[in-house]
Amino acid sequence: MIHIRDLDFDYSSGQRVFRGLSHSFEAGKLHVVIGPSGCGKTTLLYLIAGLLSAKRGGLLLNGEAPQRGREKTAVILQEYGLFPWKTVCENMALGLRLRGFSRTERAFRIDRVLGELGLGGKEKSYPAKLSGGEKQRLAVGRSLVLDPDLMLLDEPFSSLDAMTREQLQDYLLAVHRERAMTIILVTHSIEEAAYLSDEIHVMDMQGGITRISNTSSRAGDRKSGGFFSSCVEIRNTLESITAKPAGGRI
Ligand SMILES: Nc1ncnc2c1ncn2[C@@H]1O[C@H](COP(=O)(O)OP(=O)(O)OP(=O)(O)O)[C@@H](O)[C@H]1O
Repeated sequence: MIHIRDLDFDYSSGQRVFRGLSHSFEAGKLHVVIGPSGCGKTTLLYLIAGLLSAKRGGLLLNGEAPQRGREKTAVILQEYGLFPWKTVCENMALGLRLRGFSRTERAFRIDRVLGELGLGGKEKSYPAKLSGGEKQRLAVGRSLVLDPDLMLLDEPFSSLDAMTREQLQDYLLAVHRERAMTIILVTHSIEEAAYLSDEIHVMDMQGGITRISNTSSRAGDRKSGGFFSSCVEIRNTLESITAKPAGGRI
């Protein structure tokens, strides 16, 4: 469980992002964060990852302050963060090597995840020879081999074509079903939020968050009336928060 209490955050430039933010993310669920450009979605992910620290107030991850480089937190950014001079297999092995896993354990974990993500047969390929979707799967795979309990994804599918994006959304749902893991994904897509989420967190330009429990949409169904109702509910919430004057930011 992630608990945020009365949190203030400004960048050193003086850019104010959060004032008195209190919110929570329940463990084991797939959370989607959506909101207008510049409202603070990426900043929130970085605070949870321990890459930024609050100026005031608290953020607790399973009761502890987030640590930069926490072993069980996987952060996947838009630009993938792959090493171009290493093969698929070597990219996946790197984190395991750093943590001292034996060759046998590395091979076991990598094999499992390659299969899970449909990358079997690509072990010896270099990132430059992979499609955008394969690179993104490799980025996810590199985190999965470490068996994280928290996965943070910043617009992971935004640069992919529609069908590849849908395929990767399905991979992510399968991964979430398979493993006891909390996922927090930032997106600009209403449909992605409705399709993937257990809970949607709509962020406004004052740094406030409105929570929507996604009860009408069944994960994995893009054609149901429930999916359509969820899209409408998210859209209405986004419209109502963008109608508010952005008075909180300086
Ligand atoms: N390193 C930084 N230094 C100063 N200001 C920053 C920095 N990074 C982001 N900001 C500002 O902080 C605010 C929140 O930025 P953030 O990237 O978290 O928004 P976002 O909701 O993720 O935006 P987008 O949807 O466009 O990616 C914005 O006003 C942005 O310009």
